[in-house]
Amino acid sequence: MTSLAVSVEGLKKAYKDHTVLNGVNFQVQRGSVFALLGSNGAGKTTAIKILTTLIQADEGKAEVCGIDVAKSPEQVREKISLTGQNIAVDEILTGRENLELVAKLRHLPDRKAITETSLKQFDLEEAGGKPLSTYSGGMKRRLDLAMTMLGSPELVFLDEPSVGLDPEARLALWDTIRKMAASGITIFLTTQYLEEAEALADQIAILHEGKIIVQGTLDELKNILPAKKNRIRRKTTVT
Ligand SMILES: Nc1ncnc2c1ncn2[C@@H]1O[C@H](COP(=O)(O)OP(=O)(O)OP(=O)(O)O)[C@@H](O)[C@H]1O
Repeated sequence: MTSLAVSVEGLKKAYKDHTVLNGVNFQVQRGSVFALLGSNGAGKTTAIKILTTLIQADEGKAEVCGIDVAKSPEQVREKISLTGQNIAVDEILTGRENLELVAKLRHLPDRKAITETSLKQFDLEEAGGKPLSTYSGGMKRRLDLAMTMLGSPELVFLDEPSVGLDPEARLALWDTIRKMAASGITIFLTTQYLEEAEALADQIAILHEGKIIVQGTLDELKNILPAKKNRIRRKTTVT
């Protein structure tokens, strides 16, 4: 088994004549938290869509858990889970019902037991019986993550997980993501905020003008790109 959860080489993607990814290379180690950092429209979601088999790259090679995403998309889908920018929960159902529904769709055994464990893990035990229309944004996002984790994926993609959350809910979400990471799962997240990457990630890659301009730990990034890092920090103050 390869030690890499993701390997990307020479990835290119254009929408008509708009080139978004122009030869992207990076690697993600299994069991790590990886942050793809980039400004609005940098191509983060496009990269995630390719890796999660929702769209195809024009050129280059991408492997997830050692499997080629273009050649064997079904096999890749069995290994991964994705939480998009829009929270994918049903407002009419309760938290518990949402989880049970996802467990059913994924053909998981012992659905009731799995649902209860999940509610507990994501600190939603009390709220589990209430309809989602009564949940805060942070609670909905936690439920979204709980749904993502059902079925024990090897690799979880979180596309800008803290979008739309207030600072307090964002900190709570970071704690939840840290707990997910502590379980040994690989987490691939995208963010516009250096603070978020700094708070969560073992490795950070910066996507800029279609390429990864640098990849490393936060300390490595500070050494390599002090001026650029400061610029990014100013631009990405969390509001
Ligand atoms: N289906 C599409 N057709 C045409 N252009 C697209 C399509 N999807 C994305 N784009 C464009 O490609 C560029 C990259 O978009 P993408 O969503 O990947 O960026 P992002 O880094 O995730 O941005 P954000 O942080 O705003 O979500 C943007 O200019 C966007 O408008």
